[in-house]
Amino acid sequence: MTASSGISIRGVSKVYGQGERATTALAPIDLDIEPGEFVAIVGPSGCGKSTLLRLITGLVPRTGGELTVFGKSVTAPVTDIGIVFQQPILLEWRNVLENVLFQIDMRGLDRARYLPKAMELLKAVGLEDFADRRPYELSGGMRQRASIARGLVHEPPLLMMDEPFGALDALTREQMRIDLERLWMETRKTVVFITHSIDEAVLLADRVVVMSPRPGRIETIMTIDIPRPRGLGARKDPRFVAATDAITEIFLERGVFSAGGHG
Ligand SMILES: Nc1ncnc2c1ncn2[C@@H]1O[C@H](COP(=O)(O)OP(=O)(O)OP(=O)(O)O)[C@@H](O)[C@H]1O
Repeated sequence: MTASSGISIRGVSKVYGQGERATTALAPIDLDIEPGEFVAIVGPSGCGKSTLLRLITGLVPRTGGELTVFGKSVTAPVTDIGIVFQQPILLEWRNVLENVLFQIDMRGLDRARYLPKAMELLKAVGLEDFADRRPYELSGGMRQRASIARGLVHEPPLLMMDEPFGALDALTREQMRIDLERLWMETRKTVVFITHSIDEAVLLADRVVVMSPRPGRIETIMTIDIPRPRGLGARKDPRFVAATDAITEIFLERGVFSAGGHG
């Protein structure tokens, strides 16, 4: 991969605070992400997943190492990016379409130009009939769908997702996973998807980055070659079983799970 074509992370580390209060959140890590790739980052609570996302997006400065996003060294917040967080955070006084267009307003872009894109995305996430509804009229899954549309409306090449389905019930989560894969197959954005769920990581990603407990390090990177689309049946695929077992084994060895829970 050339440095200009994706995300290049070389010896990147993060220490929060100083002196006795210093916390090493991320040991030096190396990772390359190709354009159009779907990469999931899975690891236990506190291993530095969100920190890695904040470093890539330039929301916090790194302590060491080299980090480039689409060829540019990250020294300030990266603007050409979409971010979806665990909590959708919609503006209650704006309807769904207006919430999606908020991204355009914030960036000082031309609303009229992006209106068709906003409508197309609402359709893609199954909200075309809810464009004029207010957030309180939506379910949790629908709110998160709206925030995914908002994250993509300015057509960023890179979508960062920080545990986006973490607050949803299991059935909604499964549907969102299937819908996100379809959307990604249509748009081929570069996606970095953070999750606690081993299943979700393996079902969604081209590669799964497995992180160790704090201070966060990359334990291994697994290529997942289960054919797409990966519907409900993908869980029966031997490659799914092998990958989830291998990740579970790593977490067991690192003390993330106690042995009593392993069957
Ligand atoms: N602003 C901060 N100041 C000081 N320490 C921080 C800060 N943000 C995170 N940390 C510490 O860095 C470590 C990694 O945190 P981070 O939020 O990146 O982990 P995570 O893997 O995303 O966790 P979770 O899955 O629970 O969200 C933790 O020990 C956390 O306490």
